[in-house]
Amino acid sequence: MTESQLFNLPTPLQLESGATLPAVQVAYHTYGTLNAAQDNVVWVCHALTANADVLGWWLGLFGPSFFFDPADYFIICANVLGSCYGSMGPLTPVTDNGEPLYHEFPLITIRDMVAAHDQLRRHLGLTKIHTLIGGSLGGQQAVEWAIQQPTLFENLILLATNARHSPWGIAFNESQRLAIQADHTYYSATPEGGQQGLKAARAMALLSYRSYEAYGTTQAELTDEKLDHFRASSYQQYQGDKLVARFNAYTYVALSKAMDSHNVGRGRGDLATALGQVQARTLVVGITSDVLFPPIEQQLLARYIHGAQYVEMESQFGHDGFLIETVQITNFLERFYSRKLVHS
Ligand SMILES: CC(=O)SCCNC(=O)CCNC(=O)[C@H](O)C(C)(C)COP(=O)(O)OP(=O)(O)OC[C@H]1O[C@@H](n2cnc3c(N)ncnc32)[C@H](O)[C@@H]1OP(=O)(O)O
Ligand SMILES: N[C@@H](CCO)C(=O)O
Repeated sequence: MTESQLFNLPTPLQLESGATLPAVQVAYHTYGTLNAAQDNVVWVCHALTANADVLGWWLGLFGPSFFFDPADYFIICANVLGSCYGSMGPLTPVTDNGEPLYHEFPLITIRDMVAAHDQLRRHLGLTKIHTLIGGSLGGQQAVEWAIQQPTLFENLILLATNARHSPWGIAFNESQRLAIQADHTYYSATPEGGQQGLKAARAMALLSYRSYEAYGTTQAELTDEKLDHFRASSYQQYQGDKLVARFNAYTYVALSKAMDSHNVGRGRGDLATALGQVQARTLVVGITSDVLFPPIEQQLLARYIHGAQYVEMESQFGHDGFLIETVQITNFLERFYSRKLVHS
């Protein structure tokens, strides 16, 4: 990962919950050059466990010779508030004796994340954004921001996301938090606290990110004779360990709670009224095999965002298809920007 730049918010951040975060830092990456007309800005909102280095985790869509090429666009991605990749989160030292807040980090919401992004945008002097794009938790930030500031964004790309987090999605997240909190080390308030729980949580989450078919394709046994030590078991173990090596339990709980909070209708009447405020030209992408954010949720977004275009990707990769199926997404984007996609 390349080095992030840092922005310190000039004032404490008042959170939606009523709590205040002092001395908030936001880590961000930029790629490419802002042109004179300032009409080449692409702002990327990242998902649950990613970071600001979008060329690291969305290569295939972002990078030299890909659709969003830094030679053409000024690309920005900020690490979300509450994360562990440079922005303020549960492991940031905050108390008088330099201790992090760990499990006592205040509840943050998608709107709090957007508030931090928008302060960074102002700091960078950006008054218009050519494209705002995000998938999953990133799409939740993007749609919320496009509702709050309808004239700021020319184009809005929403992938595998929703207008309001579903009871199903909240139940998945709560089950994962139960696994983390069942690990007694979670309450030890050390950076390593809750790691075994986090491993189990990631293994559970993977089931919601992939599909029956994907496991059948990638984890099928080569012999009928096995009684134990199946490939699918080792895959779950490996994926859990892989997240533990780069993340922490406190951040996972904070960000999954933020995902649960997402509801663009809150304080705005209803979802239709809220989504009706978006003015950006919008493309919504669903994935046939996504069981976590199923296509019905993207169809709802497209129904209530004026003129939105809806497309569905055929993929066996489930929810994570938005990170993996970059060729299909590029194809959709080429048609969208050349205006060959018509209102569904
Ligand atoms: C600092 C950072 O790295 S942060 C940024 C990285 N992450 C993000 O940004 C979040 C978004 N990205 C993701 O969630 C993921 O990277 C995805 C969805 C894009 C792809 O997931 P992956 O785990 O790479 O793919 P996949 O599910 O095919 O698993 C492949 C891995 O499992 C391993 N694996 C596959 N089958 C098995 C098995 N039966 N037993 C053990 N390991 C297995 C492979 O060897 C491979 O290991 P590797 O990751 O060390 O190369
Ligand atoms: N697998 C991705 C997407 C979750 O929506 C992540 O870990 O961030």
